[in-house]
Amino acid sequence: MYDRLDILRERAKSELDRVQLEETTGTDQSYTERESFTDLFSGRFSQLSSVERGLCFGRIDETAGEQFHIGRIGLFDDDYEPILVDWRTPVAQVFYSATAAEPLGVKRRRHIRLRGRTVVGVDDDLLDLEALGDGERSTLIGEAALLSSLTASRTGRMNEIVATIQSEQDRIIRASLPGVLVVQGGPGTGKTVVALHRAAYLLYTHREQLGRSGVLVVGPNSTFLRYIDQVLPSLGETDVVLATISELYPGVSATAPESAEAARIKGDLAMADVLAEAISRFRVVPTAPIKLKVDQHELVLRPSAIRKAQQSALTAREQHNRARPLFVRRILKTLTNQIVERIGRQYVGAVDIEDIEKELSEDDRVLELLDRLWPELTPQLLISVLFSSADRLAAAAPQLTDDERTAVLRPATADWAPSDVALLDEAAELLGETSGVVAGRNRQAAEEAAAVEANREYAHGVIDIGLTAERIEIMPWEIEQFKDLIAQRTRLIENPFTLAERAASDRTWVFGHVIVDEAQELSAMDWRMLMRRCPRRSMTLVGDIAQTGSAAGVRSWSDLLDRYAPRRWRTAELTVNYRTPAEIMAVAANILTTIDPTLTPPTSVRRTGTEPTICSVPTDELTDALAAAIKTSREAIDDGHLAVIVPTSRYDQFARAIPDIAHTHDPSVLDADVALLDVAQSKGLEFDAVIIADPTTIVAESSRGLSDLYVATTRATKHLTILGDLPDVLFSRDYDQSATT
Ligand SMILES: Nc1ncnc2c1ncn2[C@@H]1O[C@H](COP(=O)(O)OP(=O)(O)OP(=O)(O)O)[C@@H](O)[C@H]1O
Repeated sequence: MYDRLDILRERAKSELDRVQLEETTGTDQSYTERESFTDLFSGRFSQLSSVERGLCFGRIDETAGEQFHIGRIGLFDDDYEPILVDWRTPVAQVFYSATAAEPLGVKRRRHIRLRGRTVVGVDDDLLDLEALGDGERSTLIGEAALLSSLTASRTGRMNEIVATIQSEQDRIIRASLPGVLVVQGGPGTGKTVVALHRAAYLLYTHREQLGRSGVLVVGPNSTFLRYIDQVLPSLGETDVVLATISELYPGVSATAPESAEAARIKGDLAMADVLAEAISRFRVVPTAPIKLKVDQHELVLRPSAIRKAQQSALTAREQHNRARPLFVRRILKTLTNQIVERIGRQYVGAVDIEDIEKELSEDDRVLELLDRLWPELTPQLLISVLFSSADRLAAAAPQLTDDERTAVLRPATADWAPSDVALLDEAAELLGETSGVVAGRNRQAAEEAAAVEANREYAHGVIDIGLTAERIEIMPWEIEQFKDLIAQRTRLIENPFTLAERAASDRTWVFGHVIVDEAQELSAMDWRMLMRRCPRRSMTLVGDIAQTGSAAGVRSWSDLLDRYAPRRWRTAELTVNYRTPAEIMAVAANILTTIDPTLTPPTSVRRTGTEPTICSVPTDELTDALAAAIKTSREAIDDGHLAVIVPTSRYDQFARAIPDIAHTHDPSVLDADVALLDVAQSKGLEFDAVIIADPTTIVAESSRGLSDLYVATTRATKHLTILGDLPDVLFSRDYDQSATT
């Protein structure tokens, strides 16, 4: 297989060299052509290079006698016989789903472990042994391979798991594309990693459909996105937009902190009505007639005429900005009529009427009046005016209490907070584009259409030259893939931006599939926005209600989905915890029972033999105790990664107290061996060792404080230490107390 990989790489490399050295005819076109082939071959070369590590990881021996190998890509020999089968193909599925109880025609499943290009181990699951006992039948798939990957040191980046996907996970990865799939599972059950493999699987299986519309993956914060950002590229997928909710309104970076109370209020669905009401209050009907002098004419606009013009504009178009030109035209007509009457209708022809109307439409006093009666609004202007004006807010949101309104009021110049994003998006929907944006877009569309026309001819030439004139050596079985690459490149020529870039910069982009991680954290307004990005409702939502930290977050999947995807959603559950060892999970399970006695913690897949250290430390000794714990933990995990998780409200204090560990809210914090994180930042991440400082404040500082402590407790793969004033939940436990100091 590696020989074959070398040959293919060599071919791609020599094609690349040839294209780069080739004389061009000197025209712009020939340079662009050379560039496109360079991209093509370097893309193929880097794809072939990216699968070097662990190229093949499995073998299936069928009862019927066939045998095939499973790997990260598909490979064929010169006679088109398969040498290696891609893990995403239907044929490969049995590798993940066959069990002793249900062998699916598989006699033996072999896990192959490589170091470099050398096989260093094989584990066989014999699946047709009648003699296996019931207990043995439910063994994990590839136990040795799985355990060796679970106990390896963490790197600050998540790894792909193609070699050891478990059957309950595989069912989710390969679930069908339509509808909403909710994956509920406790901490460490692989929700994130499964969701990412599902993205790779869907893009491979539905390339036609998803290649054009793209996949959006929404994560809880930028540190988390950094943690997962290499999984999809390592699976060969790049056309995926990774974003946090804060980044979903193009041009706005919404990272300003805000109170949990403000986020809760602004995340409530009632905000949609508040915004609609606020917008309607910008359309003014005066109580008295307005007098206006244009040239020598005294004109009068009566409230009834203004109200009528408003109503008729709004019946035709609902969006505020899009309806405005109709209102403007009605008012101009009313004023024009008055002038015509004054002059005497018999003296005025159709052309004169048009001239009068045009003059009126350019008159400063008329323009100023129209702006007063019906101003054009941008989403940014609306939101900043609404939340900085107590009067406007009181008028638009009478259902809020005085305290609630005070909680969301802020200066007009305040930076955007994450909960503003869904409000901006809602406002954009209600307002429609302003006339300036529409004109700009029309201009741009005309320019693009001309450029596309010019390039189309060229692109056809490139394909013809490449494929029919045999300028490239290409195997018949490579043709489809090659066409894809050409097509991709052609699209690039027509539009210099990648699909991911275009999708990320377009608020109205409709994605083929949307994956939401830590889905329990999103507010009702966030969901409203996300559903607009995916009208087909092809979505995968992964989350754990017990880990909900946000007061605006989800409390029940059915409440959410019966509204947006009635009868089109289903749930799947993950029950095995691959991250947290049993000893640590016992502490977490106690917290979970306190949150809700009906919830069941996931079962840990392994024990480490090391009990967590839970130590009551007086406040004035905490810094010293932390320094000592950092030293002990680091010794225990060799070169692994350690996180110190602290209450959000005391983050800066701890950063000053232990300055020599990395402390920043920037994703680069993951590069450090020892990182200081607050609870929200630690969501979804994992470390070899975790030290939690001041758990009592973590519990007390938010209405979902116990869930936050549960999240923090379940981040470690090997070592957990908890120091500080201990809340009751850490005392009243039924786990082994012998290791507790
Ligand atoms: N089949 C598997 N093979 C190897 N490793 C696995 C497998 N499933 C999960 N893991 C590992 O278990 C760890 C936890 O997975 P992941 O972060 O996806 O869990 P999660 O359910 O999203 O957790 P949380 O809700 O706590 O954030 C990761 O290191 C992941 O790589």
